[in-house]
Amino acid sequence: MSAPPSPPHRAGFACFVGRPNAGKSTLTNALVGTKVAITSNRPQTTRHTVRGIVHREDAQLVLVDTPGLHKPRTLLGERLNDVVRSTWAEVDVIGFCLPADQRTGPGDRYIAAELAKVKRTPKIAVVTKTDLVDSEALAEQLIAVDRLGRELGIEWAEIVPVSAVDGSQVALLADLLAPMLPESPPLYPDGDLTDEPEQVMVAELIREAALEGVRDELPHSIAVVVEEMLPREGRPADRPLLDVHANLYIERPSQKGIVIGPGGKRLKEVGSRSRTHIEALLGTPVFLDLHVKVAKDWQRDPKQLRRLGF
Ligand SMILES: Nc1nc2c(ncn2[C@@H]2O[C@H](COP(=O)(O)OP(=O)(O)OP(=O)(O)O)[C@@H](O)[C@H]2O)c(=O)[nH]1
Repeated sequence: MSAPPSPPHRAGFACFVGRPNAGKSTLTNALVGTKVAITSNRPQTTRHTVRGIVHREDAQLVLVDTPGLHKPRTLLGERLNDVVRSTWAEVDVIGFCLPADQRTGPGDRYIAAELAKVKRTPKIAVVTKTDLVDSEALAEQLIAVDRLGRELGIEWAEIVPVSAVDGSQVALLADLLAPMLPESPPLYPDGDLTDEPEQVMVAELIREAALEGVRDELPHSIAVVVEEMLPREGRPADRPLLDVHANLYIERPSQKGIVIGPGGKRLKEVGSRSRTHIEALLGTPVFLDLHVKVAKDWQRDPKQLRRLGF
């Protein structure tokens, strides 16, 4: 008797959505595990940052990032929402993350209502942080999520409780996502890294550090462009140093104070925090040269937006 044919290889894209703090990043890291193949991508159709790639025998799951969905007030706000919607239409499956330890609220409902408009893409509801609640509270949350789907006309392909912290059901989630991808050979080589995407990742790490604690004051008013990344010349082979030059753009001179802080204290912290992350990402010591520049009304100017990658 011959061996049964092995199932076809599958590969495709998924994104996690959910309100801030829903646990999307932590879940992504838990799924990707130690095999972090950070790359950003401009292949195929997507302009979206690749957060991580799950390489399996039977499937390759590419987790892409979307900016948060916001009530648009500026051109950038609109563009970002367009990016979100086009991502949702392009990916093979969407995971809607809702924390187990918080009641579903208006923030979840707003995202869910937008999700409901994207008919074709299958949606999985992921109830995150299950380690924080007892089984009774978890059961209630699962029922609430099911109800939310019904009310808004979303048919959840699955409702999966997970904990990224204790790892419970993370493998199950991957098992559920894999068969939802189309038949395809792997889209990325295992562990691929290229230059340009590294710069995008580095810019994103700086932006995240710069936004920390001032997200409310500067919701979308920060953009980061990495101008150059070069190995420092004349260093001994065992003590390399990478010079990273980046500009942090803000919209108005008045925002400078917020970003830089008294006596430059905050900018220093942003620099050292993002440097730690960049070093972890690239595996090399880094010298980070960070400048704050005002790109006047860049959110409203299509030319500037393009330059900044939107
Ligand atoms: N106990 C517990 N905490 C978790 C779990 N997943 C995430 N967290 C915590 O919840 C907080 C938010 O998690 P993130 O993964 O950053 O959430 P996010 O949805 O990516 O947040 P944004 O980037 O703001 O959109 C962090 O403090 C995490 O440590 C989990 O499974 N269990």
